Amino acid sequence: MSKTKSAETPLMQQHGAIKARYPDAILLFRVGDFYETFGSDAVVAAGVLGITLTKRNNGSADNELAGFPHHALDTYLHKLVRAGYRVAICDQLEDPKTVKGIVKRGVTEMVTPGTATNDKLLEHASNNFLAALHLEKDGTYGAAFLDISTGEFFVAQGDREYADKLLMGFRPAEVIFQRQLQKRFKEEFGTRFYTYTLDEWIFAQAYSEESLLKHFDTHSLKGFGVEGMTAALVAAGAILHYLKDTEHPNLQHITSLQRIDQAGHLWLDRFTIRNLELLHSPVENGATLLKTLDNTVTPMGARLLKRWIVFPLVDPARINERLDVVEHLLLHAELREKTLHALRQCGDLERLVSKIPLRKINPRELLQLARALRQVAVIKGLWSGSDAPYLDRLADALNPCTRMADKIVATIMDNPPAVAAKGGFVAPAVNEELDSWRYIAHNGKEYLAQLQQAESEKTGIPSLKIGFNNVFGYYLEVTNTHKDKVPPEWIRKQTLANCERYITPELKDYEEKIMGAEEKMLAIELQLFDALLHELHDYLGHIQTDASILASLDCLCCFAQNALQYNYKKPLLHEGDALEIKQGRHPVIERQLPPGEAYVANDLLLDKEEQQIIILTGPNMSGKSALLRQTALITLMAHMGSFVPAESARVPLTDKIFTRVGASDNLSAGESTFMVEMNETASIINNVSPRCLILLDEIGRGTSTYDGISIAWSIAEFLHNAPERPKTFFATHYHELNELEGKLERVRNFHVTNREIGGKIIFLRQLAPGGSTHSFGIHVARMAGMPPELVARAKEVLTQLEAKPVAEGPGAQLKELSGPKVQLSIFDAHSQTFDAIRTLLESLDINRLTPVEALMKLNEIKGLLR
Ligand SMILES: Nc1ncnc2c1ncn2[C@@H]1O[C@H](COP(=O)(O)OP(=O)(O)OP(=O)(O)O)[C@@H](O)[C@H]1O
Repeated sequence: MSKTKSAETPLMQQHGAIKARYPDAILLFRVGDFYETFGSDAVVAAGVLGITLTKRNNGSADNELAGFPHHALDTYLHKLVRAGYRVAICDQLEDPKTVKGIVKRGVTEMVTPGTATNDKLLEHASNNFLAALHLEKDGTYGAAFLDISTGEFFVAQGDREYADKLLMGFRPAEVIFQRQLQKRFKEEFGTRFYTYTLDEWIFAQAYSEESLLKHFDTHSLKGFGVEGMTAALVAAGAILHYLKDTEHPNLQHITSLQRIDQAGHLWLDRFTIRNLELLHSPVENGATLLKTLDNTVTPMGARLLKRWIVFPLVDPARINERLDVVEHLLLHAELREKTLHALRQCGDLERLVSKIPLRKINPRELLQLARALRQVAVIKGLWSGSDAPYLDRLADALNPCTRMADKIVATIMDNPPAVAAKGGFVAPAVNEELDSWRYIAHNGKEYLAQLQQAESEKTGIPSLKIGFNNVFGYYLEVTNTHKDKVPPEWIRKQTLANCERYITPELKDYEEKIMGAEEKMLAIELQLFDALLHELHDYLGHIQTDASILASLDCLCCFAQNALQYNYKKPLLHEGDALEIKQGRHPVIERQLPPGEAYVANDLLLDKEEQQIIILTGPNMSGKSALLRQTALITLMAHMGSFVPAESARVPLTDKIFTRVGASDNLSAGESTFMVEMNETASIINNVSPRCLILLDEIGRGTSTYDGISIAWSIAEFLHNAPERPKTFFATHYHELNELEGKLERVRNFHVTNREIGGKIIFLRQLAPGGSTHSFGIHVARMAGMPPELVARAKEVLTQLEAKPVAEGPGAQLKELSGPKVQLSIFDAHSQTFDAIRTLLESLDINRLTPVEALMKLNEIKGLLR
């Protein structure tokens, strides 16, 4: 806006002063019944919201203007925030009727993607986390995640990779961090998140601690078990600061900090979360583990399930607690059904509680909250004394807050309106004064009806009507035909085309009473509502605990339902090494198969003594990836406390699951495929542990055949020889890797069976010992609808390649299409080339190798092959 201040109207001066305090937000400026935007804000708002952009003269210059009615705020706010804008809502802080001159205005709330509390901005089955990251000098990342709509506040700290994993798991809607870290953040975590930066001083340890102590009103944070988590607490403090900055003063529902312990959860890095398609599918609306397992009946259960999936447990006692409850619920159908019935009526108790301090709860929701508490009482009754100890404990911790629930039910009438501001929601017989005003209001209106009839009879004006308008209140309306019958004492107020309007002293008297009654009734109702909310503040902690127990129970019931519906079995978690799955299935694929097609179940054994590494070969499309992933998913589900898709499963306690998929399976935009593949694999090599499970799917295929085989070979060798002996399942098209079985003690070859009938391949999908020698890629090409002449030519080339050694092949470029015979000659143990490659690989310290150095080494290996 390019005007001088003196020439601006007072309204625009006020706008300018407020806007200056929120320069990076769209300022919604309340003027009467509208929210207006001005200048550049108006240009953005008009573009995003599709509302009309106009220009008006504000004293000295034209100013863009775009506005919308105040009651449409929710809708438009949602659009602006979704479009990635920060929005400051500036309201009138005084009643314009009582003020002469300009009304006082101020920002009452700032809405950013991570601080949204509005129902329209929230997805009921997803948390909406605001994250803060803090980097200590020693490289430790502190992270805090707050969902202001539920009050959940988590803290964690660890290295960069852990921070990355947390970000992947929580998927925050907004991440805040120090301004100076902007470049580094982008390099380390990419551009996936909506970010906002803050001044450095906000991340000072003393300041954060002070904010936290003040917020929780304690002398120390010991009670939260977060001692020593300096970096994480700095991040948590930054969140509190940010909330203050964005005008969120009412945070009494944030009652505790929860620590996320790296050691307390099975580690899934972000590649694994992505590769296993746990929460998201690369295809729009594609199936995920979450969608497959989510049979929850409350929004809080759905949100918790997501966390259980990305943060599986490692403590066998806690896992077994969950498994035992699932078993108990499975065995006791009536208990399960009754619990589910009660849960269904609880709604989103967790978000309802948070609306209390935020003053966003309405009478209908308050009644819903009380009804949910009644269900808490039902559930408590159902499980108290249960012979499943965990259920009994949960029941004991439930608090139905009976007195409070009774009070709400007694105060709020049945089917109350959804808005408090207009009143009409307090039940009869709650407040005597309210009842007496209601009587007057009700009977006053009736009186007006009687008056209308009496006056009509008295004057002989049959069409006489009593009406009301905001200018002069109640009036008697007489059509022009009967004008001459109007008594002289009536006072004329308005003349319209075909009628006239009059008032009388009697009418005015009643009007005052009625109007007064309505105002008084509203004041009393709002005051009663306020008192209820105030009283509820003492119950916030209890109700939040209830909500979190209900969420857990919802997830456990969901596991029991899944077990019943999809035939999942209780896994046996054990401290040994062997992973032994009998008739395992892929939980997601088995539900996607067309009707009539059954999923082929398979047995699998991985251990440390005999079968540490399985090299899995088989035709394209035969089910290799499915087998790999089902092994990971069964292990993961067991650690969540869920039953698993198998006839039986002995699952060793596992601390990390790594899955890596060869780059060409995983072409996401903008990533250099082979480099990504190598980066991802390097992070496994550097993090193997004795209890980890590694699944490699066609690693090495992002580069040329020889490079790929060399890399795959050396990775398998490295993992075999690692002292941790990580259990590894390696699917590959490189049949050459089958030679490893003869060279390394604990490597076993398996293949997925198929049968060729009449030139066609039938997938039997059975896992069987031994390697396979064909990829049947050409069969798949035919199945995919490639022209017959192309398929025939491919067969021809393949036959040629299989018949000739590389040096005599049909052209240098066809080396990349090498067939089995060719490759065997390279990896013949007596081959000099092989020896040279081997010596080179053995001299490498993979732990120290950077990706670029790895590429240079690959080039060197390639040179040896020429
Ligand atoms: N055990 C099974 N039972 C029934 N159908 C299966 C089974 N395993 C896989 N499938 C089906 O076959 C398809 C291909 O499986 P998958 O992707 O695992 O094959 P692949 O061997 O890894 O193939 P490629 O080598 O081409 O990547 C799956 O999408 C699924 O529909």
